[in-house]
Amino acid sequence: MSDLLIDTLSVSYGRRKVIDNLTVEHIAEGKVTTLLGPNGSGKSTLLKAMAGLTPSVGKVMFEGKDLLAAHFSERAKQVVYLPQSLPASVHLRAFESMLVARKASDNQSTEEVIDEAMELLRKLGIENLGMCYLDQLSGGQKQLVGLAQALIRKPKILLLDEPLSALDLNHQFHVMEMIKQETRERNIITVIVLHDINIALQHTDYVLMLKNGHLITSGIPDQVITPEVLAEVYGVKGRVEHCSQGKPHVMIDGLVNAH
Ligand SMILES: Nc1ncnc2c1ncn2[C@@H]1O[C@H](COP(=O)(O)OP(=O)(O)OP(=O)(O)O)[C@@H](O)[C@H]1O
Repeated sequence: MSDLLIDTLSVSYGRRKVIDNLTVEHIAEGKVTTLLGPNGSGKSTLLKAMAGLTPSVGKVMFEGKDLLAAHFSERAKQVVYLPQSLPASVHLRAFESMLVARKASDNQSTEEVIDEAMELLRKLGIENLGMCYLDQLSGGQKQLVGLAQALIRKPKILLLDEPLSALDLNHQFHVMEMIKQETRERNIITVIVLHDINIALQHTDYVLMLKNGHLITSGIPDQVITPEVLAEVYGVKGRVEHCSQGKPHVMIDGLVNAH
């Protein structure tokens, strides 16, 4: 088993502690773990700290080693972080940008990488975008190419910060199913920041609920996402209903402190 352990991790910006002594005992491989929490609760900061992209105190243990103590180049072979902001609008074709992303991380032959890039574009349903320039793509198309760039690097730990934010309903569903499938097939650790609690309920395996830099609760989505937790973390009056197919769905009726 190569689960991930976050051990007493803290991150501060100046004198302000944004992640406060946070421990997560295991983030499982082959599963999609969602990081949920209100705006400003520290989700992006936590992902960046796990990728070693922002200074932190504490450990992130993987395969018996502290990832944060590893050299940047070693860590970059294992961990890929896809930021919230869309990929830079460089004048490079989407397909070329994938080859560059992959070539930066290993020396596989160009033919093999080309085959893998084609396959990933096909799985994402964007083969038609391969020859398009990044700076001519829409926001959602750029987001899909960003995901293709992340996946082609074959990380053992995939950290995705709001990868659905620019996607339509069809692509949100398709991408979540693909992320789940790739996570299972590659047996990797995927941690994904989401705001849509229903997507977390329906598509992901485990939830970490953050508030003010603290882990409030964690577990299987339909055990963690309860009216009590929704009130405590988001300040909303929520109900968990089950549809005719038995799937849970959150409905929000109002705000806890509404007058
Ligand atoms: N570079 C920075 N310098 C100073 N403060 C920062 C910086 N980045 C984030 N913060 C602050 O840290 C806190 C956590 O921010 P973070 O982006 O991690 O939250 P988040 O949970 O991802 O929020 P959102 O859901 O709105 O994206 C916020 O109060 C934010 O203002």
